[in-house]
Amino acid sequence: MMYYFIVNPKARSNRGMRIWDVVEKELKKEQVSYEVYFTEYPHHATDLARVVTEGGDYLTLVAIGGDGTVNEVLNGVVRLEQITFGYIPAGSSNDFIRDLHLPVNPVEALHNILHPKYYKNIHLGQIIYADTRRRFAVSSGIGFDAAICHEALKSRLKNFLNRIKLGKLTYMGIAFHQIVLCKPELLTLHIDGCKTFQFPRTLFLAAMNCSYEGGGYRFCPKASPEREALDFCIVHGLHKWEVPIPLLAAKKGHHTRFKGVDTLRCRKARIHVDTPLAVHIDGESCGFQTDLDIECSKETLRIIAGC
Ligand SMILES: Nc1ncnc2c1ncn2[C@@H]1O[C@H](COP(=O)(O)OP(=O)(O)OP(=O)(O)O)[C@@H](O)[C@H]1O
Repeated sequence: MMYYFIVNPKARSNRGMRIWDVVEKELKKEQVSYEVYFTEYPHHATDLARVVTEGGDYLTLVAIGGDGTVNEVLNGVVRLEQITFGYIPAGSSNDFIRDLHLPVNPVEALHNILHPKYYKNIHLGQIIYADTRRRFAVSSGIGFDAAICHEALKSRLKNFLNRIKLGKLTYMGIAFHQIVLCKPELLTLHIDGCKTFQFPRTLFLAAMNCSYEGGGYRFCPKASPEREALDFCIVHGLHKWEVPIPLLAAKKGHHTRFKGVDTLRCRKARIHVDTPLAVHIDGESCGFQTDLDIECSKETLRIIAGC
């Protein structure tokens, strides 16, 4: 059996390549047939996944990188049903692995792929904005959480914290900076074509396929990628000084008890804000938008899960 690997050598401030070296040694030891492709620039993983899958053959495709690499690979896959997806985490936050119980250790993660015991069929999210349609595996968001992702993508703090093995603190550090900068907006949410809600002074809306984002913040504790629905968390109407309290509580998923935090579940949603706000999918930037459609895909992805 042939395995196809797409590796982001730059993930977690260049640790991706070191993780590949470890993985490659094991592949050789186990005499596995494989092809490997390395990303050379942002979004290259999407082009590589398209090239690997455009023949239409059924194959096992493995991503090595962070949540952003998972996102870029899945956006290049021509038909989701033609692949079995394996993932070896090499990012700074790795939120995708949490609900799927995947090993963090690269050798264990590889053995889990080569000798799979459990598979899951998961749904992906989709976002549509300005004539662009993109899949997401973990979450999408508009407002404050997306502004944090935008800043993290160019952050020197992230590189520094990754070097001293404290990369998970990146998002927390940047969050405090973004609380100062953020400008809450009235957000209109229309769900499943039937209900409309208005949230004054919205800090952010997160649309979650998995329960964690931002390096372990459990914004939608009941979200599951196996369900054909997305969970939403909307934080609104708070003074800036009140914001850190529910944010810190979100580490354990306890923030939903606080005033100004609403959650709901739906299959599709239309979102509008008057002023363009930062948007992200799986931590990758989708620029600044006023109108978004977000939905849960009907198609499923077969993924090699952990136990
Ligand atoms: N060769 C490359 N050079 C520069 N950037 C790259 C390259 N390959 C991929 N990228 C970019 O690296 C970024 C980060 O990748 P990824 O999300 O996988 O790792 P991470 O940020 O360390 O992890 P996490 O998302 O879990 O915090 C993505 O925006 C991707 O487009």
